[in-house]
Amino acid sequence: MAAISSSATHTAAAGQAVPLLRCFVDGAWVETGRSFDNINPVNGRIVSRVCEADRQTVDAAIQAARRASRGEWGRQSAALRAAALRRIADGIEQRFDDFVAAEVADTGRPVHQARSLDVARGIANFRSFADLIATAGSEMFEGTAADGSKVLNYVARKPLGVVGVISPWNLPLLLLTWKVAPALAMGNCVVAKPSEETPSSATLLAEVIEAAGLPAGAFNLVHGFGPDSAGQFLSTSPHIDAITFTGESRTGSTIMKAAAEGVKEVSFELGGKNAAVVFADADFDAAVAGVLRSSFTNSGQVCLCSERVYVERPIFERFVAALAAGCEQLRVDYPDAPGVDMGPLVSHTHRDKVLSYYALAREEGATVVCGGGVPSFGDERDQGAYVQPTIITGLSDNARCMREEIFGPVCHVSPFDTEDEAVARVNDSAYGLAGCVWTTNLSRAHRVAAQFETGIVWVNTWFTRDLRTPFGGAKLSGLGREGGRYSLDFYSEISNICIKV
Ligand SMILES: O=C(O)C(=O)/C=C/C=C/O
Repeated sequence: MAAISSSATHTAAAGQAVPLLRCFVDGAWVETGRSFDNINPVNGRIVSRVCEADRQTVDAAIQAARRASRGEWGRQSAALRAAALRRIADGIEQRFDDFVAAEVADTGRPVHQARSLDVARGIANFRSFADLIATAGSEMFEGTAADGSKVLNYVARKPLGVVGVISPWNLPLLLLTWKVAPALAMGNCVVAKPSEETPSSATLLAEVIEAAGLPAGAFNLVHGFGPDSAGQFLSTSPHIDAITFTGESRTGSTIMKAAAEGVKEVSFELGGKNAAVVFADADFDAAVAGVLRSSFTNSGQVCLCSERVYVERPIFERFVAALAAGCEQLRVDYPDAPGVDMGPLVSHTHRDKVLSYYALAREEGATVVCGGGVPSFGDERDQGAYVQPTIITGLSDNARCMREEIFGPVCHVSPFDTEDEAVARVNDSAYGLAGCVWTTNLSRAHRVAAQFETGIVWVNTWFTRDLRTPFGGAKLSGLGREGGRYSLDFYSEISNICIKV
């Protein structure tokens, strides 16, 4: 278990002492009257107890953030804010193993993934936005006034004020820092509500931010759930200036309704039903390896994962066979097992949801090519939330399994005959987050990628990220773009100042 120094001690029902994770409000660690269990999905055991923030705690955090936004943090120079962000990045790096242990304890993910993706990106997110604000200039427009004198217009970016951050359980530290870093970079103060499933790395981040010496109230952490809990109290508060949320589309819609009341800025990265298209001219082995990654990484719990795979008919049978062989070889195991490819899902509740789709697929007439159930280990992992990586075929595009986000280690493979057919089927979705194209035909790559109604398209790769690029989804998959200057635009109030010279 990670060394969470800010925690108190809680005596669990079975009598064992576990850490009590606390909220961080106005520079102080706060216990609340209610708490909930944090469970390790590898074996179903309690990892820690977590203080649930009530409305008063959330309101206190928002008020603290407001005071800090009117204080030094909101006024200090970009150079000083960049230096603070670099101290946070260094702080995460110095406690790298603690953050890895926290992510693994909460999610059961492979240790190698927590190291190479989750914690590495937590550091990179802070460093990339520190670099950006240290070098970002602004725009100036020269003009002429009615009397012929010269006029200068320049664009000024000012902090929004108080930003609510609600982050998900699938990539806990990556997605929390993807929002907190630019929010702080632009001089805002933050109230963050991580998922109740993954409180540990967020708590460590608050410890690092405290140690980095940001003013009290610049960053606040409130643990809890969504409805009737911290998530709702935060997103419906009239005293925040913006809300950024990553999670399910219907939750996004609820938050947007609340934000409408006070015309708050919102940035959403929501659900997806992403497609990968494999043309017969693709590099076959690369496409098989790529679709295995895009379907089963993080047990399929990445909003960018491919749950729909369309394969050009001449290679369809061979591709399904090769994909199934790769799927059968995936090592589903403990987080620290040598060569582990996949851990459990994040919780038993989520496992029940994914298994309900495995059952639905069969009801809808799918052929289960591999997987489709629960692995049997014969040890404590049988009390965990493991499922088998699964490949299905044979469904029509109208099946629920082809239209609804499952968010597990499962993909459906369909044949197609023409490029136009593939594009039409990819776009026949209420979602529009990400897509993948596998082809060695350069003009086809550009032509097809341009037609995807998604915010992101990868060609001959997947989840390759340049943090300067716009990231976000179309349709039900989100609202707005974050990344590089797109984040600077969202996390600031932009003014034009016009001066008659
Ligand atoms: O890579 C990113 O910056 C990002 O936002 C990933 C999101 C994945 C969601 O499941």
